[in-house]
Amino acid sequence: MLPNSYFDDAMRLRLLHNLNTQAWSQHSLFLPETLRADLADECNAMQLSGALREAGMGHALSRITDSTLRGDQILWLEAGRSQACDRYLAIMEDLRLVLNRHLFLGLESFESHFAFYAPGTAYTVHRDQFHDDDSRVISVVIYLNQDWLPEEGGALRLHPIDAAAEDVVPTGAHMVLFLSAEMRHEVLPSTRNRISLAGWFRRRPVD
Ligand SMILES: O=C(O)CCC(=O)C(=O)O
Ligand SMILES: [Fe+2]
Repeated sequence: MLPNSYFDDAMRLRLLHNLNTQAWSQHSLFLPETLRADLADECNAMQLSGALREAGMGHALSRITDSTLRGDQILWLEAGRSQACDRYLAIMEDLRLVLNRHLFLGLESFESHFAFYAPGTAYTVHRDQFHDDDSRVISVVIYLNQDWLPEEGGALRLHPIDAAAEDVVPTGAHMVLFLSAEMRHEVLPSTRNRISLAGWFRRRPVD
């Protein structure tokens, strides 16, 4: 284990094994409850104040917004916006070091945003790597929802290349990560607000 790393040996081994064998991994209770609650409060406050923006698809000149294909509202994070966000970014930095040390991925940077899906909104099947930019290598999503019930919907449906689809329930403090280039996935509609932090480790720094 790295000195003072957020990742103990058991979590690190499971994460690396799952990524290697199935291109994705999920971990329940990944965040302490206090941090989940602080991040959820921040996301909800930003949503109420109108600070979130309709999310787009694609990149640069090919970027489009179409809420029937992608319905979330987002806010990109910057270091220093709050103690809770900085704590989250520090944990993601630990994760970057684990991935580089063990999988030799050469990840250089991380970008992430809050996401808010209102009831009935969804994100249709996609991959997270852009056609004209292969710098996103690993996608990581952490759910901030309190007391989510599976019957409320909103699952992340993963479509592995050579295995059956898998649904991840967006339970609070749950973390899922997968290979950005390979894993097709979608967000199913839910019956209540669904909040998360979505992030990407990149091979090259953000410009
Ligand atoms: O919120 C999720 O479960 C996944 C979100 C997603 O696929 C994305 O933002 O690209
Ligand atoms: Fe995605």
